[in-house]
Amino acid sequence: MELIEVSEVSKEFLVYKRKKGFWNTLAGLVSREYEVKKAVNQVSFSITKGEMVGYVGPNGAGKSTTIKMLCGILTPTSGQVIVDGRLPYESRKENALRIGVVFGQRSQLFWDLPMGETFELYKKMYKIEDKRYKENLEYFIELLEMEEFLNRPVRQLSLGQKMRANLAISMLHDPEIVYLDEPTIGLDVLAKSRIRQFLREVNRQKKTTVILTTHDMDDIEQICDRLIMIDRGQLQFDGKLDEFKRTYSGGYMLIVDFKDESALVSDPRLKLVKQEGPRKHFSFHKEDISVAEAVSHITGRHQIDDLQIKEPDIEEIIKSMYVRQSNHDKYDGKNVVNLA
Ligand SMILES: Nc1ncnc2c1ncn2[C@@H]1O[C@H](COP(=O)(O)OP(=O)(O)OP(=O)(O)O)[C@@H](O)[C@H]1O
Repeated sequence: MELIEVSEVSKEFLVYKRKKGFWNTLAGLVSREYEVKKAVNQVSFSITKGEMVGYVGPNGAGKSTTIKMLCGILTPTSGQVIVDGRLPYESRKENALRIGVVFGQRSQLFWDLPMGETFELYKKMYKIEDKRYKENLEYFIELLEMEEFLNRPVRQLSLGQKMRANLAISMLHDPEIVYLDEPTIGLDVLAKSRIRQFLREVNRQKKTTVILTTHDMDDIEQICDRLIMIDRGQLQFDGKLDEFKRTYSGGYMLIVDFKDESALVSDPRLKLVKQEGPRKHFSFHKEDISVAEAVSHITGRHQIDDLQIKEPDIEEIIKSMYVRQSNHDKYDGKNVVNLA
């Protein structure tokens, strides 16, 4: 059985319709008009135990609303969400004991308490038995390198240290699923890499299911095997990361600095997409021509100064999809958010 099943789920909010102008504002104080905002629209997907899934989409796409329904904070307007055999919004307490949640912008820490005492507090809250608590704490302290700041009050910790502590707290009770919202936001490269490594390791050791919403595509590339993309409340893609790249990318990029600026490459599998003096950019698909063949085609026929290969970049693909969508919206004259 799937661990998470989301079937044709929609979530609508009633929002107050603001009108421009003084008299309209005044009239609004007496009788308010509302409109329906569809934050999530007929979304279906299922997730198996142990999967690491990136849940992405532009601002306002409906990611947080979906996660809140999975956590049981919100009830769907229609459709059904089943997490570990339960309706999360009907059994919030049981669900809470089986999940861990980290919001990059919000902390679960107490400002004046040292980290060590904060862990103790969560042990009591989650009623974690001594043995498991000790084992998990030792494991997380080592994996997240928290020893040096364990006795310092939270207000003295850096953003990266606080995020590591938040992650440890969310996993102290061995949750089946962790929901992470922007877990690496604002962190430096080293701190990001530590957190990504930690998540991969815990997933490997404990088979924890990870659902990650992020705008950082390196998070997705380095943590997730699967990508679910949502836009304006609707599912746009659900599949393996490789498949996503294959389907949407313009392929690999071969960037060559020719000695002779007028050099001509005749192979139709190498498509010239950009030229800057002696530097030419060719796109190609690995299915048509292998990287080795593409390189030897160039080097066997031309004198070159330099050559670089760029793999399909998920960030570029997603960025161009967002831009395409928003241009389409402008063209259609539609609002970015679907209104019922
Ligand atoms: N409680 C609410 N009342 C009214 N509208 C809401 C509410 N919560 C969310 N929305 C609207 O629903 C849409 C989806 O919001 P949601 O927070 O799920 O997006 P998101 O994908 O998480 O965006 P972001 O990346 O900016 O966090 C947005 O248009 C938002 O304004």
